[in-house]
Amino acid sequence: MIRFENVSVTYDGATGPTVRGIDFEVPEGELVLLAGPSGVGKSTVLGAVGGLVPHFTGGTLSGRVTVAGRDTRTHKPRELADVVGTVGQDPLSHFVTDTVEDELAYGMESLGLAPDVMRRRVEETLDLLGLSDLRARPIATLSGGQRQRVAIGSVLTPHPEVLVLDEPTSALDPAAAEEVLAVLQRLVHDLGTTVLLAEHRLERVIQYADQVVLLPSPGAAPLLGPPAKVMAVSPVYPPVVGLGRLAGWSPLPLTVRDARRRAAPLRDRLADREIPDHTPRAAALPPLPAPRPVSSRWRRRGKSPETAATPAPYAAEVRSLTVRRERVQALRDVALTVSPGETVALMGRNGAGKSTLLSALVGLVEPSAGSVRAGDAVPHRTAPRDLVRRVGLVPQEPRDLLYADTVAAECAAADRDADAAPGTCRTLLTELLPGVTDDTHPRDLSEGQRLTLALSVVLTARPPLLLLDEPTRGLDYAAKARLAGILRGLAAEGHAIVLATHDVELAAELAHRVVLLAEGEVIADGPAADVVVASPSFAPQVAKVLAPRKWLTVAQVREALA
Ligand SMILES: Nc1ncnc2c1ncn2[C@@H]1O[C@H](COP(=O)(O)OP(=O)(O)OP(=O)(O)O)[C@@H](O)[C@H]1O
Ligand SMILES: Nc1ncnc2c1ncn2[C@@H]1O[C@H](COP(=O)(O)OP(=O)(O)OP(=O)(O)O)[C@@H](O)[C@H]1O
Repeated sequence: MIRFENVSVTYDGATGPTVRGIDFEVPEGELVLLAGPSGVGKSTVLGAVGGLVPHFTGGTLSGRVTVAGRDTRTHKPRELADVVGTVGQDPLSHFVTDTVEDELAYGMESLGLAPDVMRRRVEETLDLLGLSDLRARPIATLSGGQRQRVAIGSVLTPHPEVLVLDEPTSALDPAAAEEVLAVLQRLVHDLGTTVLLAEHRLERVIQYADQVVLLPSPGAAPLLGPPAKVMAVSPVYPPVVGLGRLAGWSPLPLTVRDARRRAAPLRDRLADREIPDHTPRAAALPPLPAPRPVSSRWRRRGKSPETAATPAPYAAEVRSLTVRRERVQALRDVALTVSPGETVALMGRNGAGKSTLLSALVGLVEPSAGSVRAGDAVPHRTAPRDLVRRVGLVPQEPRDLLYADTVAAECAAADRDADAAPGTCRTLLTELLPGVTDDTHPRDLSEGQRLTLALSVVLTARPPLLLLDEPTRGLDYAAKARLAGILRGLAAEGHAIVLATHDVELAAELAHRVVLLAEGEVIADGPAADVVVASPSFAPQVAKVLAPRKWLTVAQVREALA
């Protein structure tokens, strides 16, 4: 159904091809997973299926891509729209209309489907993806995960024969991700839809894949095969595979269920071992330097920070916080304190209020009732230039933070804004994700690269309170491990870190505490191991395999067995 014949893509101005020797076929009615490290060219391959690469992105494509027999060199994206539905990594760039219902209907309208068919499919899709309550909502008011579901819904309604999805679950909570994948599997099984999808969180998708196409490293030829076979040699693999490799299980398990069946001997070996604590030690913290005074030209009149007479004991302090966003009660009576050196993971279903809470901590939304403090400042009454030294947010959409034309200019501006030594931001970036070049436009970076750039910009100011909204989108396991290492180091230095995340594996690895939100309220707040293990959706794979003891990560098991 989809056929790549010796395809290479070279972007304009690049020194060599981004992908080369791509040669594989996706048969009709199969779900094929495209896996590989960050920036290896997965989005480029996916874009070539619907003709977006190179027709929209520029660059040259050699070799041949055919979809349902149509050659993408001679068929423009719009001439493929009746067969291929594509969801890119950024749902916002995808939307054409203003409201949820209109967006779901748009693709069908352009194909000229009959009104009664459109109506039926919109209703079906609203139900299938749990969007009924949001049907009349302006898209601009949706949470990240809600947007992603609408973007997926909008390509499902025209019933294309081929679906191409780039990280379709990156903003979804674990339960929503399962729902979306179940919908895709039903389309594959019942309608014979062909699906090609890229995803970094292999633990979410590998069990649904008929085959895996692995791009092992930039420019290397892809490897195609059954999931277990490819996972045995892949540089990226989910935690159950990591556990299987460590324990020497063959064939490798791909699901928690497979792994549990094999795990009894491992559980016995671990029975008398202590579970190593990998969260950063917050004891004996050196004090962070006080925020430096800033030159008066940056102070806005009437906006000098409201500082308390005594230093604040908490890096973040939220009391009885209620936030209304138009008609939505996004937060209700929320209480939260975060101490220096502490890492807190905010978790909960899509729309639970995580981003709203982070926004309140950087003053982007005002409390309707209650109070918010970031260190000694009241965020929504503090000028941005003063706030930047107290609290930094890496937003869910990293683009919101990036303005310059090149990576180098972005980094230089970050150094200046933070009064940091020239080169600080650039060094951080290279440490987190090697291989990003100075003269690239941030727009042309891969999703993972862009997020890492935004993170480096924020980290340059070394704010005592660091907030990260879904920081692992687009990151492979190695980049995630590097991020975890950097955040651990910052926590050990006394930075307080709050991350809103659906990535249960990251939370397990990093967080001292997990705070669970549901419909704007805090429903659990406690040590990470207790909160995540108690919840079937939020427990990491290793915890599920080795329950009832609270092992959370492969690294803990490795250390205990060493
Ligand atoms: N339009 C473009 N112009 C120039 N270079 C580009 C363009 N799009 C992507 N690139 C470069 O091509 C490489 C591969 O990017 P791509 O987005 O395909 O990777 P990816 O595997 O999908 O990454 P991620 O997992 O982070 O999403 C990156 O180095 C990126 O900077
Ligand atoms: N500008 C806005 N106007 C109206 N409602 C909004 C606005 N922004 C967010 N909301 C609503 O507030 C609620 C909380 O949204 P928020 O973005 O805080 O959720 P979240 O937990 O971060 O979700 P996700 O996991 O999907 O990112 C959601 O129901 C959302 O639709």
